[in-house]
Amino acid sequence: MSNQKLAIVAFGGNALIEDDARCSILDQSATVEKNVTYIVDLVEAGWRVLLTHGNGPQVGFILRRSDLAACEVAPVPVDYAVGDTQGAIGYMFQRALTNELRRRGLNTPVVALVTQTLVDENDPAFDTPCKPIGGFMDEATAKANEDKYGWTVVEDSGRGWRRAVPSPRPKDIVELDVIEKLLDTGALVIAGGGGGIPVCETTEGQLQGLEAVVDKDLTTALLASKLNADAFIIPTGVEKVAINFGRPDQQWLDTLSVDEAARLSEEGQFGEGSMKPKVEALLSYVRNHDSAIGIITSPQSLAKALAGDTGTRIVK
Ligand SMILES: NC(=O)OP(=O)(O)O
Repeated sequence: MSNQKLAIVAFGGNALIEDDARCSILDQSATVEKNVTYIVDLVEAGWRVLLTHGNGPQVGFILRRSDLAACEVAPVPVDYAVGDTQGAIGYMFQRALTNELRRRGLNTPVVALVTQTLVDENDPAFDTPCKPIGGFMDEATAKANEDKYGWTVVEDSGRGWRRAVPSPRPKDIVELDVIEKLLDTGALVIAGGGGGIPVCETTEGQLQGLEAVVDKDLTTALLASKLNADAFIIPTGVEKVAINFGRPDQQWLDTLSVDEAARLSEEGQFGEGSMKPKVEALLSYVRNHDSAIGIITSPQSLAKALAGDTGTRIVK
């Protein structure tokens, strides 16, 4: 077991799309290339790094292509679409990280691992699709697609309408031991992408894929707990979390105890579907780990935030 500290960084799928009008795979890859420098800063600062990533927009794009091509080719099941995003987004990060490490004369190996997440096939989430995926639509288009394709559509945090799919809670990570061993070899590991491919275990002990998308922040919290990570960081669009966001009395937050963060979350200080799930994911991890820290900050500030110089920290 390495004595280097372990940081888990969770990049959102939306963070790969800087501009809705420029969301091609190459545009997303260019965004990844801009961001990997901040992850390599952590490696240079002596951290072991496990990177997870979202896939909400990307899995929706794959399913949309599948819908459009349905008259010619068989549709893509959702669990396979999640696997596709782990490969494509994993490749973007793997190549860009390797290039940045080489530029800095570092020989850290980078590996992207197809990861399965164990869920309960009877999770009530399968009855109520709520995980937004794909691009944003106006309400009329969303409702028309609901009728035409049998989608469930939801309004997503005041940003527009999106297709929604079931999102069961993660219970375990099938490849956990492999992830741990890879980290111990000194590799920078990309795993748990898109929350992991949801699978359940049959009574015969076989794994079976399920058509759903797991929340990547919940999966990352589970990974952080299972691996006893020292830090769980969620990069986002702001350097720090604020209360009274966007109002004259807005106040940026530096350090919050678990109790303070839980109270502010309950008071509705953090946006549903945006800051609240991030805070809740960090809370679920920090609450049970005495010396662990949870951090929300901008990608540019990852290393500074881990050094304690910026970002919002949640501590026990
Ligand atoms: N799977 C998942 O939670 O992806 P996003 O973070 O991109 O929504």
